[in-house]
Amino acid sequence: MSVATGFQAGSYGGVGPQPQAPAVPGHAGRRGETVVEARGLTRVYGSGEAQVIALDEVSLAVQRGQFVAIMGASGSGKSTLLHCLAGLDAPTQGQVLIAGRDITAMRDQELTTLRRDQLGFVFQSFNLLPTLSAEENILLPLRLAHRKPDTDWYNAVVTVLGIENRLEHRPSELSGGQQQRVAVARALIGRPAVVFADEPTGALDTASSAALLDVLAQTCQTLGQTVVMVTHDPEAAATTSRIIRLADGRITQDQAVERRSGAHAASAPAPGTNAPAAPGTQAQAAQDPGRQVRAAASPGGASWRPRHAAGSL
Ligand SMILES: Nc1ncnc2c1ncn2[C@@H]1O[C@H](COP(=O)(O)OP(=O)(O)OP(=O)(O)O)[C@@H](O)[C@H]1O
Repeated sequence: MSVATGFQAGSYGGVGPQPQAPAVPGHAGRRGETVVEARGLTRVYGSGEAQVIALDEVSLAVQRGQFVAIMGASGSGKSTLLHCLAGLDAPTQGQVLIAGRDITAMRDQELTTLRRDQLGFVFQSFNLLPTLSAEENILLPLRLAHRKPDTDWYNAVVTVLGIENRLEHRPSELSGGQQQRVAVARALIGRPAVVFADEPTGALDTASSAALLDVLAQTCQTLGQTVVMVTHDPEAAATTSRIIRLADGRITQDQAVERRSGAHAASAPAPGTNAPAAPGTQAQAAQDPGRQVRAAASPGGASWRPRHAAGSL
């Protein structure tokens, strides 16, 4: 899919110029296709009296371009679900498919390669290498995979994240919010099928959290990225396009989030999910939460051009 969008970051709080109009040639895949699927996912820890059913036959499907929040009380199974979806933990029963490939049937080496090439990760702790610049941190996964960076994609990512003028800085010279945006850029740089984020705003102040969530939402809307995020924070979840709630290892609610003039409305469940949802609203809201992104092929999109020579790095 070739995307050329006008771009207007609603609550952008970054240092430097506001991101503008990234054009993303050749972004793989179509918006709306299923990129993550869980089928009857069960994860049991321990045995006998110590047995815990952390996940209990969870089924769901996440479509390309969705920004999904996984919520629920402590111990409800959020992290277990994220880890199973991301191939970091093996379910006791059931299947996980990433871009149509069953990762639960993969050998370790194949799974490691898939995680490296198809998945991005963002954690509460930024996990940046202190001796490398922001740019070197962002490009590190590609270097390790012996892949050449795609300059247009690199430019689009750093522009959306608003870190174009911090690329030469080391992590210690960046704010927490900027460091986390570098970590998000690193997660996005390999054009993963999906980014898994575990409490990505947990170490950030309120303003930095809002800015980071805003750019995560923008990456989904303007770059067609898919993000699945565990969060305790209802405000964070409200920035997403879909909220999945867990209780005792089961999905109890799965709602699309529609944002119109600052208001949110719940809607129907996404396809492939074994959960109830509020009736009477529109499923397509999961595809497009209607944030401040102007239509494709706007004059702003056409005028944007690469400014960084990542290919030469
Ligand atoms: N390695 C493990 N061994 C035994 N039990 C575990 C293990 N990991 C998780 N559990 C149990 O599985 C259940 C789900 O845990 P999980 O960490 O997925 O919940 P969570 O919703 O992410 O919680 P929190 O919000 O506190 O991080 C809990 O009862 C937890 O105690």
